[in-house]
Amino acid sequence: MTTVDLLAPAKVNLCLHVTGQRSDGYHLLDSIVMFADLGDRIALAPAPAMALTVTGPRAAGVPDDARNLCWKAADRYGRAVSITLDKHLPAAAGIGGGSSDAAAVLRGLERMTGRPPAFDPLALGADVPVCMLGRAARMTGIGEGVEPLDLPPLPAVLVNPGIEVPTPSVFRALPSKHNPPLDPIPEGAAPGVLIDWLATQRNDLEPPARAQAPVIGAVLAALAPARLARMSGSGATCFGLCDSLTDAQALADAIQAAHPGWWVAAVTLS
Ligand SMILES: C[C@@](CO)(OP(=O)(O)O)[C@H](O)COP(=O)(O)OP(=O)(O)OC[C@H]1O[C@@H](n2ccc(N)nc2=O)[C@H](O)[C@@H]1O
Ligand SMILES: Nc1ncnc2c1ncn2[C@@H]1O[C@H](COP(=O)(O)OP(=O)(O)O)[C@@H](O)[C@H]1O
Repeated sequence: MTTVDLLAPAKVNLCLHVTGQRSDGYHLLDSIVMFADLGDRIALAPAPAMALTVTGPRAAGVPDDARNLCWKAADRYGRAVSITLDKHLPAAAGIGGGSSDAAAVLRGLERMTGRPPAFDPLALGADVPVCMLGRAARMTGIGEGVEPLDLPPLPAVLVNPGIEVPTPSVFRALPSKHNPPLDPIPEGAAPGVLIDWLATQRNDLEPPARAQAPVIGAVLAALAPARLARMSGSGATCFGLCDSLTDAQALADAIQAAHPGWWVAAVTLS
């Protein structure tokens, strides 16, 4: 076994329709997911026993024991390993930090051993299968349906106001659990066409998340100069899609200057 380093990219739900609910309470989703060129960094090294060190600017409050999804992923895979998680993404933020970390650990272990996981990654969390793919995809079912999509790279600004929004309470507060699925997706279209189409789709979790964290309204207002501003996942992180990375960086700089306490990043989604 050799040592491996991986990026665990931020996951962004460009739209997210809740189309039903299973008898076990999990919700059926129809969502377009893309990944940023920014995320947590994970280093894996062979070790006689499981070990986890959490470092980086967003390490505060992230568990560094068996509660961490990185640890759970390696444990489930059945391989003791030393993990360094360099945390850059805000936690409980709707950008899949924990899920992307878990998926990166599984991909890293597969690279180290040549053996894919012998269990269903969905068992670690509904977002883990799409994070295993790590590129633009349509996510269906509770997260087990993952179908790659041909979408253009999109410059974007990500903004998190520093409020943790717990996913279960947002799902619980949904007024309707049976909403229409996505309209036919314009695969292969130019960015402008995709953005115009996204403007006609929804994130059904946005109204209940805004009711619990009204600051999400202020984040969307700050992102208003973008071509389209929406919330990702169950919040509170929002994204604004821009025409260029230069535009995205300028908007990110302006938002950061006005809100020094917010987490702001200019990225490219793909
Ligand atoms: C909402 C989404 C959209 O991509 O993203 P986040 O806001 O978490 O980033 C995901 O479906 C979250 O995925 P993940 O965070 O892995 O979920 P899990 O750990 O499996 O579930 C956390 C809780 O969310 C609810 N849940 C999650 C997924 C789903 N399809 N239906 C649900 O009802 C359940 O209450 C569950 O107990
Ligand atoms: N590797 C990890 N990174 C961040 N949070 C983690 C991790 N492992 C477990 N957690 C726990 O999972 C919770 C949800 O975090 P996260 O996966 O970032 O949220 P979300 O699903 O909203 O994107 C956090 O409150 C944290 O306690």
